Amino acid sequence: MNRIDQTFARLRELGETALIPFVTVGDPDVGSTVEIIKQLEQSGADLVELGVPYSDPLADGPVIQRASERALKNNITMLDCIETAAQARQAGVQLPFILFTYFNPVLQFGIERFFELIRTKEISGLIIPDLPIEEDAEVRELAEASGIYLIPLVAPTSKDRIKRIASQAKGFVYCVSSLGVTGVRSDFHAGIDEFLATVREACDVPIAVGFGISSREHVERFSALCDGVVVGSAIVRQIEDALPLLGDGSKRETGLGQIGDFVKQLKG
Ligand SMILES: O=P(O)(O)OC[C@@H](O)[C@@H](O)c1c[nH]c2ccccc12
Repeated sequence: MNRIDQTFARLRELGETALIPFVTVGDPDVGSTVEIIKQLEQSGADLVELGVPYSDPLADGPVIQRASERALKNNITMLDCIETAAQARQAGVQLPFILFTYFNPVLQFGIERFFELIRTKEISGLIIPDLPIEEDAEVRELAEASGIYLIPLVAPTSKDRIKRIASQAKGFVYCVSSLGVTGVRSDFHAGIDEFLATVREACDVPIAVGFGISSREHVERFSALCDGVVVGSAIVRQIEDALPLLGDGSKRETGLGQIGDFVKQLKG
């Protein structure tokens, strides 16, 4: 059974909502990312999205764009990102790893070669936000053959595509809470509750909501409607604020602790 299924089944038993952080791999470096993933797990994260930095992150707001720039400055490669999952598992992290990448880096790496690699490196799920269901046949086939869940995104504008997307979904469906790019926001799409209810209705798999979630109140608000919440920018911002500490050996634990405290209060 895929770790993603196991995790959602366990949380359903406990009546808990999955907390799914997103972090950019290599921000500020691979070693720090492994430490941060360990801290996320210790602080209550249930799954983790490992973002492959990309030079043209069209759906990302400024916080994640800056994280990508920092990681790319360190020449982080797709290989590094995939190895990070294996290193975190070797370090004892049990979380399901969801590799998050735009499609271009996969194309550049070579689709076949990409799946040959990730199938052996502890990756349980894959999110490619700019690969619509209408064009994902080859990737979907390779993912299924690799036992890796291709997790689709649906947005409030997805309307009549929701049923089709939901019917093929594995792992969970990622519901984008608002139009526009990632980033902390105080309000969500006007019809968000109806949208989530529609997706819930169409899905046999769990649903998680992301975009703009940054507080315990947000998590509670969506816990009634979803099985999981994704938090990216707010956590990446904590990493950004902790960079000076993460870069100073004697203060590294303090920096990791700061990130952990933020995540703990989200989990509640
Ligand atoms: O950053 P936010 O607003 O918390 O949203 C999650 C988001 O970061 C993460 O899931 C993500 C990062 N880049 C993306 C691009 C498209 C969709 C989703 C994403």
